[in-house]
Amino acid sequence: MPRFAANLSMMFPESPFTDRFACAARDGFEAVEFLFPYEWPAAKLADRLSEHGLTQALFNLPPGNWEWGDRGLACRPERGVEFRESVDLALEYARALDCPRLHVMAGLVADRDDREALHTTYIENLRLAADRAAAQGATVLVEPLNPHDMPGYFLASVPHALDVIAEVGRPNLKLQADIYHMQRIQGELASTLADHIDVIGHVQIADTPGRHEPGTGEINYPFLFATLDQLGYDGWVGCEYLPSGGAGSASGWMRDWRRH
Ligand SMILES: O=C(O)C(=O)[C@H](O)CO
Ligand SMILES: [Mg+2]
Repeated sequence: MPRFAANLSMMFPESPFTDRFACAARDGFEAVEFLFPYEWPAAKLADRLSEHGLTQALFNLPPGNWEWGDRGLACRPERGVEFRESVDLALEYARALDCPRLHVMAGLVADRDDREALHTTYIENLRLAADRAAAQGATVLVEPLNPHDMPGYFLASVPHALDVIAEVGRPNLKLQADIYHMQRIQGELASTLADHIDVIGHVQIADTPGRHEPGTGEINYPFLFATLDQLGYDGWVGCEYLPSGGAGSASGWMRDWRRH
């Protein structure tokens, strides 16, 4: 049975962020993940983890200026200094939270951009991030995001992510397999998990349409959880969804599913 981590950026929206650790523990989660921890002191978040006996499974590098439209920096040639600073800051938080996984967001591409230059920058930046992360035993992840939710995102398909991982050539660079995005990009869920289980370093889930909890849409999650078990996946499965309604909908499906 997969081990689930609560994504505190999306789950428990009725509670302030730093109270969501308690919500996750109350609902039976042993781990949490979130997008960006940087507006809170790392020590405060580390206290929340230990107070509730939780493991930090994953978080993201700083994405640049989200309000101004940045969605990551890694492919942007003109943002090199900021990217390197973002790696160091994320690694500092990772040490404080004892977190071994960091998602590096690629960034957006515009029509006028020189794609070749973005590609070269992306590869160099991922090598740098992976090498700095390796020094503290951490893994760096790349995640294809679907073009409906994230138009213009540089890394928009699983084959592109696999090519990048191969070209970067670092053992601690892995695929973040977000099943919700994979469904909206391409489908072929079980076969993609099976074909690439060796490079999958983290899994995330949500159903579609709506990006809500499993059981609310078209994805057969019981089948995919059994597939992950059969493949021997023993990492975390991040619950990165917006509960469809009310506090109970955040994790009620998980309790029901565990009873069977
Ligand atoms: O959107 C997602 O699925 C993610 O996991 C990213 O970390 C944030 O865009
Ligand atoms: Mg995701």
